[in-house]
Amino acid sequence: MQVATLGPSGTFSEQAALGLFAPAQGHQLQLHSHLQRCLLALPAQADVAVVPIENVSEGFVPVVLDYLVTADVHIAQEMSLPIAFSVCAHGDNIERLYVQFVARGQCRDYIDSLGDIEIVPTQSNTESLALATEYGQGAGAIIPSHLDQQLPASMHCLRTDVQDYSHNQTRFVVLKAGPTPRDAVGNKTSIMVINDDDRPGLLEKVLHCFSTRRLNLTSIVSRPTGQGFGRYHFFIDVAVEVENIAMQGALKGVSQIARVKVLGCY
Ligand SMILES: O=C(O)C(=O)C[C@]1(C(=O)O)C=C[C@@H](O)C=C1
Repeated sequence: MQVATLGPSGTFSEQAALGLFAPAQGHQLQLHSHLQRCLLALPAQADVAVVPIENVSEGFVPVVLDYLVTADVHIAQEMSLPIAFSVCAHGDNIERLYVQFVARGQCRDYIDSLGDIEIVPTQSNTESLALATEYGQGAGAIIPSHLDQQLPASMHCLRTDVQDYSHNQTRFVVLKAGPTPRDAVGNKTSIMVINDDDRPGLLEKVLHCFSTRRLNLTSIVSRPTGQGFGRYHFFIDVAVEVENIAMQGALKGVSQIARVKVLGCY
C-alpha cells in the first residue's frame, strides 16, 4: 500500500502512519512537505493518506475538514497518539523560534514566556528543526520529544515537555478514495451536513433527527462555507455504526433537510 503522510521523516504523522502501516508488511510511506499535498496525493499517487484531524486542545485541523466537504474520500480508520514537545536551540538564547502551525497553539504558554521574539510558522515539526539548524545562532525550534536524542551536533535540547497540557493527544485518520463502503464497520459514524440553503432552524432540525432516536453525538464542529458570514457546514460524529437502523433513519431525516455526506464508519 502507498501511504501518504506529512514529512520530512520525524513528524508525529509519520509515527502514526508507521504504527498503522508498517514497512515490514510491504507498505511504502510517501512523505509530503505540506498537509495539503498529502491530501492531494489521493488517489493518483497514494492508496491512503494518514493525516492529523484533531488535537485535544487545538480542536479540529481546518484544512482537513475543508477538504472533506468536497473530496471523494472516506475515513477508514483512526488512531490517537500522545504528543509531547521539546525545545532545542544552538545556544541558550532564542531570538527566532520555528514552530509548526498546529504545534504553536499546543505550546502557547511556553512561547509566550519567551517574550517578544520572532515566531516563524512552519508546515511540520521536522521542518522546524531543519530550518532552525540551518539558520544557526539565535534560532530555536519546537520539536517532537522523540527527536530529542537525534539532534544535529550544533543543537541541544533546552527544555522538554513544553506543551500546555501534559495529556496532550492528537487524533489521526486514514483517508481512502471513494465513498464510505456499504460494509464499513465501527462504533462511530462521521457525517458532514452541507449547508447549501441556509435558513432559520436548520441546525436544530438536524439535531432533532438524532435526539429523537436517542443517538449520541460525540462532536459537532462548524466550518465556514466561504459563501458569507453566518453560513457554516456541520461536521458531526455519532457514536453508532452507520448500518444501525436508528442511524439510517436519522440519515434519511437529515437528507430531507440538507445535503449530507457520510464521511466514514470506523
Ligand atoms: O508536524 C508534525 O509532526 C505533524 O505530524 C503534524 C501535527 C499536526 O498538524 O497536528 C501532528 C501532531 C501534533 O498535533 C502537531 C503537529
